[in-house]
Amino acid sequence: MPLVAGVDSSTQSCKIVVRDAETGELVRSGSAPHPEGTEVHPDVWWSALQDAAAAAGGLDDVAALAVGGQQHGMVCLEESGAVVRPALLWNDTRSAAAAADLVEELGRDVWAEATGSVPVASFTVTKLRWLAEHEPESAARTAGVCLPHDWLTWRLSGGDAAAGSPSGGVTGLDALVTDRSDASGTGYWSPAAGDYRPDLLERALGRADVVLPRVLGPVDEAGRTPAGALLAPGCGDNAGAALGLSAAPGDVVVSIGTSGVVSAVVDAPTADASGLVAGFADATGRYLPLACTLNAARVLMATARLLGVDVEALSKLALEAPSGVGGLVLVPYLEGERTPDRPGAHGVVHGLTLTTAEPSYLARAAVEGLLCGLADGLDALRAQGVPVERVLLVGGGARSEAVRRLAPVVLGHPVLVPEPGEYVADGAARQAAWVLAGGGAPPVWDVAGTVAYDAAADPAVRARYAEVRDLTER
Ligand SMILES: Nc1ncnc2c1ncn2[C@@H]1O[C@H](COP(=O)(O)OP(=O)(O)O)[C@@H](O)[C@H]1O
Ligand SMILES: O=C(CO)[C@@H](O)[C@H](O)COP(=O)(O)O
Repeated sequence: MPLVAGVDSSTQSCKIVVRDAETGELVRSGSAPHPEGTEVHPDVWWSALQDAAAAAGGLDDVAALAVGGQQHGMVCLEESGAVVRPALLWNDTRSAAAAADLVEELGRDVWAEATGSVPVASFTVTKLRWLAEHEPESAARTAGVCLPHDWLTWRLSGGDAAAGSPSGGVTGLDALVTDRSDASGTGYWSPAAGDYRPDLLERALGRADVVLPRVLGPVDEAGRTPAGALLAPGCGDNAGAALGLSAAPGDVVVSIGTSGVVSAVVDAPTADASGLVAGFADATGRYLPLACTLNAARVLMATARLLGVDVEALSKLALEAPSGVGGLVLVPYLEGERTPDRPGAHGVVHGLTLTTAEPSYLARAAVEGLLCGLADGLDALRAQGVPVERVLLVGGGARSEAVRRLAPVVLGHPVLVPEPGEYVADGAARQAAWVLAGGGAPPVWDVAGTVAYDAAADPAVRARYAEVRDLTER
């Protein structure tokens, strides 16, 4: 029984699972934190990966591994492989004006047609435009551009970012690889055509003569580690979660991590010119339309902090207040917002009265506000023709009982909550097992202990939220 490992290098931490390649049984796991901030040097991800691997008992005995990671982050590399500047993450909104310019220049329809998505500040293409405009010297030194999971896969294959180190030449920039799912979040790769769009790269950066990672198919080999383990292509974290959950058409995955994501695996590419749904690719050769908010689990953390409690107590408080919270609404745009595209927005609490000025009311307003943003995402997916049969709730925020119990009320659909786990890392491990075994489909692994939550929908919650949401600035 060979072992495989899956890595989730996410916004807040690096998580690793080691599983039996055939049965999927969890053998060991470990994690290590990432620092706060929306600008992070990739070396930090590398050392967190080492720490997480050590916490998981090491990776020496795994036959194959794959890296799933936070999407979109701009990693610029010099010719030598050295990192040009700290990476700008998906939740860094400094490129909002660049995004608006790029959309203005070509039009929403052209972007949607070309890449499946209308770029917002999260997308790599807008970060490259920002770099060209604000740090031309860094832009000029950039010889290659990749994403967080690409960079970690490259490091695992012996790619050495320490310029001038004796091992620096083991694998150069031309050894960079990525996969369809993460390439589809760059803004310069077409999921429908399966090709890069150098014209869009050039439009953003001012030149197209940079090395981009080779885009691998779902079961292509990405190389080997120096210890001999097979490397699978890896994937963006949302495609990883879909694979870890064995999501099939009809399943919608709602993930409440740092980001709030509503996504689904479908057979044909989407192109939503409204920009609400990003038309990404998945990790199995299909597609992954996705609506993503900047504000999710940390809204609960921030509200708990305001109330001087922890997230468990916040959950208990939220369940003490009535549905709709007497008109108290919390619009959770604490980091600006991406869906809807309001990068300059702030969070808003609206509807304070002597009755609603209660800790339990604020707690429930936070949970309802977070879920209303996701319900808007679910509607946007439906509008793209995505079938909604099962809704699966995952991510750190899905550990909250209040989130689980209020989700059906706000989403207007029952939810299934799989046993708390690391589904992105599981998806990466499953991909590694697939590449190891070969064949037309990933190995069948069970998803353990799913619990169903159902409750009557309360459409008034969303109606009141929509009134206040539309008072927020862009
Ligand atoms: N019981 C809980 N209730 C609410 N939030 C929780 C709970 N447990 C963990 N979280 C939150 O989940 C988040 C981490 O979720 P995760 O899916 O690992 O995020 P990411 O993948 O973006 O790093 C943290 O913000 C943490 O506070
Ligand atoms: O930007 C997106 C998807 O488009 C985010 O989903 C990031 O991929 C970060 O994910 P988490 O760290 O929240 O899992």
